[in-house]
Amino acid sequence: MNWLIKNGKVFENEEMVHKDIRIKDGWIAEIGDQLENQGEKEFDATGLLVTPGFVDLHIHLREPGGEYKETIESGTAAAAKGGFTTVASMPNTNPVPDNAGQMEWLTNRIKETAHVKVLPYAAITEGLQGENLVNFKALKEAGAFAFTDDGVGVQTAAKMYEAMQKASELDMAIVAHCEDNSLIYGGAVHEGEFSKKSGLQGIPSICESVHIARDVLLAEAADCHYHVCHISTKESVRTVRDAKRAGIKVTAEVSPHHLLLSDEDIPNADDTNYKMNPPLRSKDDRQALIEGLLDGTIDFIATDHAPHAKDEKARGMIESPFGIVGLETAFPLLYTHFAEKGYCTLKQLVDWFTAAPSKTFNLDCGTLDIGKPADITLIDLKKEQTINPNQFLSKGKNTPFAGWACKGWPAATFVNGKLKWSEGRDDE
Ligand SMILES: NC(=O)N[C@@H](CC(=O)O)C(=O)O
Ligand SMILES: [Zn+2]
Ligand SMILES: [Zn+2]
Repeated sequence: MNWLIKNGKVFENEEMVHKDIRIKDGWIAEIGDQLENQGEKEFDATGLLVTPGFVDLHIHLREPGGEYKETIESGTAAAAKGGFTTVASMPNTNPVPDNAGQMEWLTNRIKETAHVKVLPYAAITEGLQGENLVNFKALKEAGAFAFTDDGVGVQTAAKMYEAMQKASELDMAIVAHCEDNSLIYGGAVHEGEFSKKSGLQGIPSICESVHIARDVLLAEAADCHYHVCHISTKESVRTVRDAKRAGIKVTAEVSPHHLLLSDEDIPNADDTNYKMNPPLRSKDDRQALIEGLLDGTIDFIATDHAPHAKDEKARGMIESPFGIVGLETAFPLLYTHFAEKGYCTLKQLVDWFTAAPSKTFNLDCGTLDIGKPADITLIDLKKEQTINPNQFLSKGKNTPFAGWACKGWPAATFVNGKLKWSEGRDDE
């Protein structure tokens, strides 16, 4: 079916103008004023903002092995509802996509069950164990998007260096969860105000930043695109900024919760919806992340959507797993509690969800242009609604943002010209 999206507002440079968009055979065929219907089904976008489909390059889909937490089907339904048309799935599944056979299984499963485009990450080391490097070439050929051991840091410099050299030869990126195991100290929260107050063991900032400092030097030596996952500390931001200035090919992402919360927002030592890795850091760290995003040190926003089952998150701050969900709340939260509060413009926010991740990884998405795949998100900037985890399509309900009032809810999501989700049709 071909669509004509009528009368939505699109960004033309810095300005918002009314345009119609004609979708033909899955592609954007025309963008113009009052386009004539040529037999398409019309979508009335009056009052809605029309943007490129959102891109989230850091999510956990849990399949295979963790289907009780999330599946490719449920996670991508949540993605579509959140306005995302392209997501990248992390490899901390069971089994891990660390060989071509497993990657082929994964790409097939994605083809069969995903509601949006999924770019699968392959592991850097077998079983994410940090010992034996994967076959980079075979995994690239089997469909890997990039390489990461997300969930754990690559502990030794030598392994990371070798991985970067191999990835660089193939023109692929190394995407890093930066965490030095010798500096975790069994912590559950950031080492700072809240750890002092609660008596909980803290994870110091250096646990993350020393890995980044090590890795930017390795990336320079290996001439590799090195991407930092979920950056969280001021020292990390400074290190990435300095490395960029030195011409090193380093990029970074930040997650919505690190932009919106600090450890002082944790209500009590039992609320595990505030437990994630990296942990919520200090107010100063949060401020540094905001500055880093605004000055281009941090390239884009990624949710680190990490669903866990209710009983797992009921095990208390020390025993419960790290992670919170993010796909269905990221844009409304940041529109309402970040852009509208004056930290950035709407245009900047949309770019960090679309063109910026696309540009960082050379993807064929993230812009509304004639001849591009019709991956399009429609947003209702005025509609106000309170976050209610029971309404999530994700199996994960673990969010610290329940009850937050937000505007800017996605109203419809098109992937390759097909309507994958629209308001009032959750079961599409
Ligand atoms: N971020 C998290 O707190 N958890 C992630 C792992 C990760 O992203 O490192 C998970 O897989 O649950
Ligand atoms: Zn991680
Ligand atoms: Zn992650």
